[in-house]
Amino acid sequence: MKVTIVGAGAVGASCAEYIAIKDFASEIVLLDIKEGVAEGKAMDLMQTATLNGFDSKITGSTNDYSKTAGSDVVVITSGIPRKPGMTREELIGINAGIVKDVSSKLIQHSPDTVMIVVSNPMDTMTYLVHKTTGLSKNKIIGMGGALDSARFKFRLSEALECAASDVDGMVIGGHSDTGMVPLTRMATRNSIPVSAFLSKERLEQVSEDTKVGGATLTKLLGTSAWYAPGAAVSSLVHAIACDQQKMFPCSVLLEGEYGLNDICIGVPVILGKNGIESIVEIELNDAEKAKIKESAEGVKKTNDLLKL
Ligand SMILES: NC(=O)c1ccc[n+]([C@@H]2O[C@H](COP(=O)([O-])OP(=O)(O)OC[C@H]3O[C@@H](n4cnc5c(N)ncnc54)[C@H](O)[C@@H]3O)[C@@H](O)[C@H]2O)c1
Ligand SMILES: O=C(O)C[C@H](O)C(=O)O
Repeated sequence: MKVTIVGAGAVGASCAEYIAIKDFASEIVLLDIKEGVAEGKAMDLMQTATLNGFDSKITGSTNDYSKTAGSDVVVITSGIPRKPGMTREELIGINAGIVKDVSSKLIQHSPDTVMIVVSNPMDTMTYLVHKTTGLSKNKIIGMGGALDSARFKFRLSEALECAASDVDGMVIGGHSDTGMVPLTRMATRNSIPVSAFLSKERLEQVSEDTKVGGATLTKLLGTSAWYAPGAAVSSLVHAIACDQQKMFPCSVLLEGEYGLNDICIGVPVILGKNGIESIVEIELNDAEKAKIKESAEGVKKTNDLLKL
């Protein structure tokens, strides 16, 4: 199993570290445009191998895509992150050009790869990859919902004053400050609906805190987050590499599912060796359907800014 990560910045390096620690990939290639950075981070990570007990081989490359040849999974984290006060959508001007260029170079060397898009605005970047690479739709996956769901579960565990591992829940919709749809109605603590423990108002607060999870961290850090994003990406790569048939909300091309067409947005999917094995259509109530529709309208507005 060979995994390439383009962008050896905060998220790319964190993702490489988690993949290495999980020890399921034989080879991890980090590639960056900045001279020496990917090589340096790869060497630094390799020097943790004996400490962390992994056998994955990590190498770095400054913009030499021949080193990425034959990758089973590629991850795109190249691009600029937002600064406090910005939205993810404001990154489109710079990141669209980077994602288009990087994805086309990756495909030249790994035509059958599964591509995971992380760069923001992620749903629109995933749509751009669909429009420009010719990869089949099961092989293009946008990462956002896995991270947003992890943040949702964290916020729920805070509210419930319980261990995070007690909590289950999912966030669907666009990966944006206003477009996320945390499914509070379906969230549980050990199979008991969280509404049995938390008031409507407290659940509303959890939902709002989840939606601005990325913005909250950006304000604290001065740039966007990387540990949970890196861990979330590594979970998707793991599910594909080990054919786990595991469910995650991911941004995928919809063709009628959830009443939506020609858009990439977060919905539950099953991940396995073919990338997206299937899209899971869950029964939403009227309020949830309205939220998804509104979220999709927001994503479409951003997609319209693409020069396709
Ligand atoms: N989808 C998500 O859930 C999620 C989560 C976190 C961050 N992000 C996004 O991921 C992106 C990266 O964030 P970060 O914090 O790692 O930023 P960063 O600045 O730390 O790293 C980005 C890296 O990309 C490299 N790069 C830029 N153009 C390149 C190119 N053409 N080819 C190869 N490498 C190139 C840069 O040199 C840099 O090292 C941002 O767009 C951010 O908004 C998305
Ligand atoms: O918030 C950001 O801009 C980065 C990322 O999308 C996140 O949710 O952490």
